[in-house]
Amino acid sequence: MDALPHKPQPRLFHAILVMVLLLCLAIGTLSVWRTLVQNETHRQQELLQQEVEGLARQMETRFDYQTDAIQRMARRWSDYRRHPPAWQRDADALLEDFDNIQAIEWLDASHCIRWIRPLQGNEPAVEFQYPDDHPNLPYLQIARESGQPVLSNQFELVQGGAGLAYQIPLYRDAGGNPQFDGYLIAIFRAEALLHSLLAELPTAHLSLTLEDRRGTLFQRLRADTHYSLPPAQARVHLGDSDNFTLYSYPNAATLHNSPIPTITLIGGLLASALLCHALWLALLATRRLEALQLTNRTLQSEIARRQQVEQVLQSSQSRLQLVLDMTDYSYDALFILNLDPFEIVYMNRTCWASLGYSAEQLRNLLGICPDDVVPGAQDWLETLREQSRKGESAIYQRHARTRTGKLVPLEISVRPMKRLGIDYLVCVGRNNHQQLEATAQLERLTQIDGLTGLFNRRSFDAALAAEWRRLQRQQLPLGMLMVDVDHFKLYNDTYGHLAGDDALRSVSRALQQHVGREGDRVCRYGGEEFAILLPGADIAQCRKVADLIHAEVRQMKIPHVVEPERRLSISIGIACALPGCEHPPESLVQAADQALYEAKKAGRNRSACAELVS
Ligand SMILES: Nc1nc2c(ncn2[C@@H]2O[C@H](COP(=O)(O)OP(=O)(O)OP(=O)(O)O)[C@@H](O)[C@H]2O)c(=O)[nH]1
Repeated sequence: MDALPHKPQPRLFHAILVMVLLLCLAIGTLSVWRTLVQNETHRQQELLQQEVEGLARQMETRFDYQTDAIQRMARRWSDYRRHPPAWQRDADALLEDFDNIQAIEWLDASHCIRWIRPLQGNEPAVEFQYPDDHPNLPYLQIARESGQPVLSNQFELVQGGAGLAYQIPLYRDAGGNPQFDGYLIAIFRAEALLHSLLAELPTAHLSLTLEDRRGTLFQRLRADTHYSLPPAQARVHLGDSDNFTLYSYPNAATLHNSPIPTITLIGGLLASALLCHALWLALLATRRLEALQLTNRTLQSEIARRQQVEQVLQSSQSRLQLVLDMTDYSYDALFILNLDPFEIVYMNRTCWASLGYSAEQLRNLLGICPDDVVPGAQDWLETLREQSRKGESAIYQRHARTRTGKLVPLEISVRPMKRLGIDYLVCVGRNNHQQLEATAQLERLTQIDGLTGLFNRRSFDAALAAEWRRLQRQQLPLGMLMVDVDHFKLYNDTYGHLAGDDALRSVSRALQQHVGREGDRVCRYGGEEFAILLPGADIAQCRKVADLIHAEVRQMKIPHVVEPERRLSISIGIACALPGCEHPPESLVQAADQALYEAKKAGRNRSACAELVS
């Protein structure tokens, strides 16, 4: 598996970047500082060089001034030869002016010192004969051959110490021809010469050495001399000799430490540090800005997403509100229950308006005493909890009490529903008063005979079975009368079928006149036959009722062609039984039917009793 590409940490990367920049700036600043220092040193060396060269020129000028005086004496040599005291006077005067001259002497052509001034201090040189290896001999040779003054290198004086000899060839006038007559030599003490040359010149700040080919003539070095730096040097032409070199070594006085490089260095380093710090802050600010922008973008997208969700939510809410508003127009009472704990989550307008309450009133009432609104509500709620546990739908027939106290029948359809882990019951209640009425009416119609308005045969059968069971439990008798209109076929045939119907309705009314106790039931058994159930009536009571019915029919005086009374009459079969398991209910009917048969057989318009069913 390939390694994921490494993305450098921005903070570390920026830190390295800033450090590299800081390093580069520091190096650049140091480079500039070094260049400035070098330039400054170079400039100071140039200044030192100019100063040394100026000094060399001044030395040359001063030396020339002194040697000019000596040369003037040389030009008067012939006079001096004739009058030596003049030489002595002039020499002493010159020596008085130039105290750096050790001696002025005449060296004859055989290289013997003949005259010398002053004598004091130069005693060893009086009558001194130059040896053949004297170092000045080559210079003397050059001076003689060139006829020009020559300055020697330094040499060891017989008087002691080092000296320089300024040697001028002398010529004596001999009858118009100049004749070589030795040398006029001015012996300079090297150190005194340099001191006199440098006197009154601003050289105290300089570290100086003057050298010729034989070594150092003069040296004055300050303690703060920088020997590591190359010295400024200048050739010093003393007379015609260019053997002298003046060196000036840099020292603290000549190396003026300019503050500019240091200021530049410190300023540059500070500026670099500040620049890098500012860059670092800018990078941090950029990173923070990027982070802020990222956060902002995230927030924007989150806001957009939430707005979308909100729009969807609003749309859903408006749709939900539409649905809820629609439910307010429903004739059905819609409500949603949460049973644990009991709470009416929602109910539409029909719920409270149909009962005459406001929504708040109904909620409060249901919260305080639900049984006042829905009788038996507590028990019903237990039933609903059980239903909810099973997750089954069900339809209940309940009643709700209106504000005026009227009970309203409700058919309530209940369906469990689970949302977000919570069990709800969605209920739709409908006032089914009319439906119940219609059903009851239908039920009645199925039990009522259409012609007479009495219960029909089907109703009779049901009532017989029910009363049989009830009276069996109560151990009470059940009486029955089977009534049949006499010669009704003849009646129809005589008066018409419609008149027959009227007659049947009249007989029905007569039957009902005397059968009014609770549980008594008068039924049209079929055609012109009627059956009367008399729960709790014994045979005597049945007979009494039968007699009353006979009297009522007779009193109606419905005309009939049958002799002898020429009125419509009825026959009644009476039976009575104590219901028990050994006989079915039909046995009572059979007994009554048998009794009726007996009454017909006996001549009609009478009653007959069947044997009691044991
Ligand atoms: N008008 C009318 N006649 C009916 C109705 N139901 C049955 N009948 C008639 O009732 C008559 C019954 O006659 P039968 O069974 O022979 O008996 P009866 O003529 O009454 O003679 P007995 O019972 O022996 O006295 C028939 O002619 C039927 O048509 C009815 O609803 N309306």
